[in-house]
Amino acid sequence: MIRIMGDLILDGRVLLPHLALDCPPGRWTALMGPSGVGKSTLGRIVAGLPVAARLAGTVDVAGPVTLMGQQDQLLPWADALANVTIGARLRGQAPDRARSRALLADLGLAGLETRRPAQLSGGQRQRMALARTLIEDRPVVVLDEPFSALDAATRAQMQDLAARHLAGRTVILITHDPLEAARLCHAAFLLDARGTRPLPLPATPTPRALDDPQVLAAQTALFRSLMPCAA
Ligand SMILES: Nc1ncnc2c1ncn2[C@@H]1O[C@H](COP(=O)(O)OP(=O)(O)OP(=O)(O)O)[C@@H](O)[C@H]1O
Repeated sequence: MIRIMGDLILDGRVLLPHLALDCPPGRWTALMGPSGVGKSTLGRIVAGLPVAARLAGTVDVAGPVTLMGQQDQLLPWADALANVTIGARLRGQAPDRARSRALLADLGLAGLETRRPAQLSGGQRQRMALARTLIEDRPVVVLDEPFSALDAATRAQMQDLAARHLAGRTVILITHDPLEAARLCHAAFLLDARGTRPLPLPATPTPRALDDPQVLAAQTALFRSLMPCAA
């Protein structure tokens, strides 16, 4: 469970008023809204990372968190195996190379374990970053626009991989993509200067098919809600 209550304040100005976000355990919740409104900031607060803003309120998170961002933040001088196991090595623990290899293979990167990030495509780097997120095996995961830089086909493939590997985790997905939210999430919130508003999503199991009529209808409804003139 993740619960965020209060006002998000930056430089004395309220960015997000009256936050009332409940993200149920084992479910995926999308955070959507205009650029600069504070979505990534909230994600970082949930992950316990430093932010420029201040939350005048409370954040409750049940369990350790890992965050995957838009930039892959891979170490350029380290190979795939070393990048995936960086968390353990930073904590002074022995890296689980077998699990790392298995994850890389499951994400379609078998044979590329000794490649450095510059020797991989954008989609392969994001899969490497996903493997680094998954090996942490945390019950709570923040995905901050993790697939937004990818082409449409690779993005859909990454969505399926993430959904399969993170099924049953408590996930916050920060996204600008209505189709992504409609495919992957159980609940969605629109965050803007007026506050927090729930957005409708299908009640069917996830990940939902790209051509599922309910997904396409939800995509359109979400898109309309995100338009600046939406009521
Ligand atoms: N390190 C920082 N120092 C000062 N202000 C910052 C810093 N990082 C972000 N901000 C400001 O905080 C506000 C919220 O930023 P945040 O990245 O959370 O927005 P966002 O909703 O995720 O935007 P986007 O959808 O464009 O990624 C913005 O006004 C941004 O300019």
